[in-house]
Amino acid sequence: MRILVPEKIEENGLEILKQKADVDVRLDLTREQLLECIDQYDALIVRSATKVDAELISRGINLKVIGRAGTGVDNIDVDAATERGIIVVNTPDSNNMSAAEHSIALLLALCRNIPQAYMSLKAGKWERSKFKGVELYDKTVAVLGLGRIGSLVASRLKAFGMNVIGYDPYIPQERFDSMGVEKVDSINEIMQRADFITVHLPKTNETMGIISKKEFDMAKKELRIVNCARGGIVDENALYEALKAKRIAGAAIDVFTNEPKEGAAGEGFSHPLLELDNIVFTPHLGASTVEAQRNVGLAIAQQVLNALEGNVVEAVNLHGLNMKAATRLAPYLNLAEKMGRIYYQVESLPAEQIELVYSGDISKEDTRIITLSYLTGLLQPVTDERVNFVNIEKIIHERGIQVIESKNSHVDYFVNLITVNVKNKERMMTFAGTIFGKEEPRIVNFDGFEVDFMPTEHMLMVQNIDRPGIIGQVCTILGDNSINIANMKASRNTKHGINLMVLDVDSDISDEVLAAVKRVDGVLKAKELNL
Ligand SMILES: NC(=O)C1=CN([C@@H]2O[C@H](COP(=O)(O)OP(=O)(O)OC[C@H]3O[C@@H](n4cnc5c(N)ncnc54)[C@H](O)[C@@H]3O)[C@@H](O)[C@H]2O)C=CC1
Ligand SMILES: O=C(O)CCC(=O)C(=O)O
Repeated sequence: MRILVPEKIEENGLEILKQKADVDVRLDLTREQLLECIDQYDALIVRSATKVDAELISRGINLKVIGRAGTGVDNIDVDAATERGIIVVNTPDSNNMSAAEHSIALLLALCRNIPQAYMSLKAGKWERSKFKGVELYDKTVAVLGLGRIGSLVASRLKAFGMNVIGYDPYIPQERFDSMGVEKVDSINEIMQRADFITVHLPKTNETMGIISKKEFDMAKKELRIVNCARGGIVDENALYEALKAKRIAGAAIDVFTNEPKEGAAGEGFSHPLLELDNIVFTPHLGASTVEAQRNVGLAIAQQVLNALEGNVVEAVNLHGLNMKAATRLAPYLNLAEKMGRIYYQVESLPAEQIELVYSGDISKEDTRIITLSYLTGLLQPVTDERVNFVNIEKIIHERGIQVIESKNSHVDYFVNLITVNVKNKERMMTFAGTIFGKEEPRIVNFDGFEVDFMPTEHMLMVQNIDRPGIIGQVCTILGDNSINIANMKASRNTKHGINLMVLDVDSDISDEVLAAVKRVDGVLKAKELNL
């Protein structure tokens, strides 16, 4: 496994990665060099400076995982990654405290002119009256976005004795109540009431420019605004004009719309906002603390390795799948995936409709992830695309396959049962599986035959006319070709006089052996199964 790291991540994370993969830390890479070499890597780990756009993703023909060492994934084209089945992981809980504390630091620095006073004193001046500040106490502060960071900031601002109001239409009233934050439903009202605004929104089409000229025109003259989220959420031109005209009192900015990359390939930085005096700024330092980088380094290394090894991860592009449940349901995911692999190994007509029926105890679970596991197993053998939880729904949709899920609390004989009815244009095939004990997968219905076998890597499925001698001949062919039989199950369909044999063997079955089995008089079908 090869992992490319073109931005600085902590040594602790790199060490973990290096135990399992070849890791290239290349802080000097230009965009062109990155485009040229990305095809050699299985994973890419970035911070906020590397633009992981559709072009880079399309060149990453071996990429399986993109790791964002941090929270915001706005520098990653998540849709383009999803399209290619590339898992995108981030570390949202690792740096939120640092980002929250930095927002408070910026706010205090802004209120008390700390950077300006520092520069003045450094220059040998003693200018006390020039740097008169304002208090936070008893003022109204608006927190935009009450997610992970916004809620930490709100609770800290309350400790300053501030009146905290909040704007976040996506969280319920109860959450505002529990935080002691007054819910405000419009940005206009925020602009009219706030002495301070602190922005903690994600960068989306909806949030970009959410505070612009129109909003500044409504604001109090005393407004001071902090943006430690993403550049452009507060429109930079409008902010420049508002500050220059002293339409508002000040701003503190950690993030810019276009940020350069640090390091050997890093450029300088210039921006009109840097010319103004009533603003303080830092070069995207929100997450730059010892603790945050240590947490982020560890978390991203674990996330990326887990994703590369096919383990359960909380990924950005898993569309709200309950991955915590996945760990508990792991035996069912395994069973479903193996059941999914059966269809195209025994049938060539495309599946048109798939009905999954969950019966018994399993029906009480959130089974969506089990269904996705079945579908992944179904389609992986018949497509060149990488198929996984990330893109399986899209691929199923593109192929026009209808998927129906139903549940049934009662089941005879088994504690749990997954039954799958696959319909193609000619007929319907039924398969069923269950878990014995804690995690032993068993196929208990194979195209209408009642069976009981463990799905394994090398299997032979034979259908034959139900008469004596055939099973013996098939076994002799396998024996003559040094194929050891580990297990064998037979089931008969009395109505049609057909017998099904499922043999678990220790090695591959060659085309010649399969042809010899098919030539046995009375054999109707023979297929090799890899489950
Ligand atoms: N400066 C820095 O170094 C860092 C910056 N960040 C940035 O901080 C921001 C916040 O991060 P988190 O708190 O982790 O995000 P989060 O996802 O936990 O919270 C965002 C909140 O914004 C709300 N929201 C989304 N769209 C909205 C809209 N149109 N109007 C109002 N509310 C909306 C959501 O409901 C959510 O509650 C992100 O932009 C992230 O990239 C994060 C870490 C470090
Ligand atoms: O320090 C970094 O990598 C940027 C942190 C950040 O903006 C984020 O995690 O969203």
